[in-house]
Amino acid sequence: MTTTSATNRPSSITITRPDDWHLHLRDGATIASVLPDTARQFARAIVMPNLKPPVTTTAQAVAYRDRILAALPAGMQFEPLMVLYLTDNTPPEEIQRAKESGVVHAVKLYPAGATTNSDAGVSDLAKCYKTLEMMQKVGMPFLVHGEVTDPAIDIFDREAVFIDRVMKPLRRDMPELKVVFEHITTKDAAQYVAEADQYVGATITAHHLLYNRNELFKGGIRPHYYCLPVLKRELHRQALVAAAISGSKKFFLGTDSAPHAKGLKEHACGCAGCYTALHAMELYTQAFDQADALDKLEQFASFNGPDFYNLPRNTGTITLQREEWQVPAEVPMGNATLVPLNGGETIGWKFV
Ligand SMILES: NC(=O)N[C@@H](CC(=O)O)C(=O)O
Ligand SMILES: [Zn+2]
Ligand SMILES: [Zn+2]
Repeated sequence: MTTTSATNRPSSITITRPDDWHLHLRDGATIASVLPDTARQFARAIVMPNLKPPVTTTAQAVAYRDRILAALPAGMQFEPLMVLYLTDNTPPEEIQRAKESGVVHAVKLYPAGATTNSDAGVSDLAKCYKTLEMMQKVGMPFLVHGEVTDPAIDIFDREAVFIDRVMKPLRRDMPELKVVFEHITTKDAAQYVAEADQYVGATITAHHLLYNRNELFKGGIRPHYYCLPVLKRELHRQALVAAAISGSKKFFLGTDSAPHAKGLKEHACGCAGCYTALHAMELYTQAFDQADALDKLEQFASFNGPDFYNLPRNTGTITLQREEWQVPAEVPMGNATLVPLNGGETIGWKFV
């Protein structure tokens, strides 16, 4: 990492090219609208499989990867890392095929009903044990949307309860399965991951580092700040920042950039997900800068992820400058419009 500064507040930062370890690119015309935003900043991304219908087989993952690469503008370099969507019926042989393909890098748990396009997800992890054993055997990471779906559990407690009800039994039964606790949002999850062994890691989004749940209700209800797991109290945000800047190898960057058309966000029953691919590194840099920890950004954004996934670190670099600019209020998405997080607002770092 290099920084340039006139004072002790650096005016720019250069780090090894980062990767995004949790990304939604969707399908069809949307891919071409959102992919350049990610490919400009990141060398690779773990591409989430919650399409309609979901990406449940290696053959579907290979075809989806081809559609992504076909939408990549000429001259841009980007490698999509594919993920299978686990169902109650995913056979262990599918894991072997995925491993042999060389393009599938993980399998994702969506507890049925937990989030966007999770209806085909897992009803009970006990049904998947043969498949999980195969993943453990071949070294295929298991990415988890870590929230219980029990309607009796308060929405703000669903992640913490997931640790006791799902994570602990899973880790007890499958101790050498690599698990990534995706988009953690609580002090409880940060602490659980920090204290776990080397088989457990976690992604953290920029918006969960920057905002607490007050943001959802500032001056009125603000649907563009609604995502799952939902933003939590300030004490949780502070715990996530502490984890990200701690120097621990277990925490890495995953934007969870999740595009939904404007009309479906600004709606009586609005979709969950924040679009941050447009200005992802700017937001992370802002979060680390606010914590006076710019020197920890490169490890979090560019080293910990590839190390966990046993992939090489990237070789190029990117630079961000301390400079104010206005995030566009809207951008096109296929035939629809997309409102980025912070749309119309001024932010203090700019990708060069
Ligand atoms: N994070 C979200 O709020 N939404 C994601 C799904 C997910 O990652 O849970 C989406 O696909 O829209
Ligand atoms: Zn999720
Ligand atoms: Zn996601």
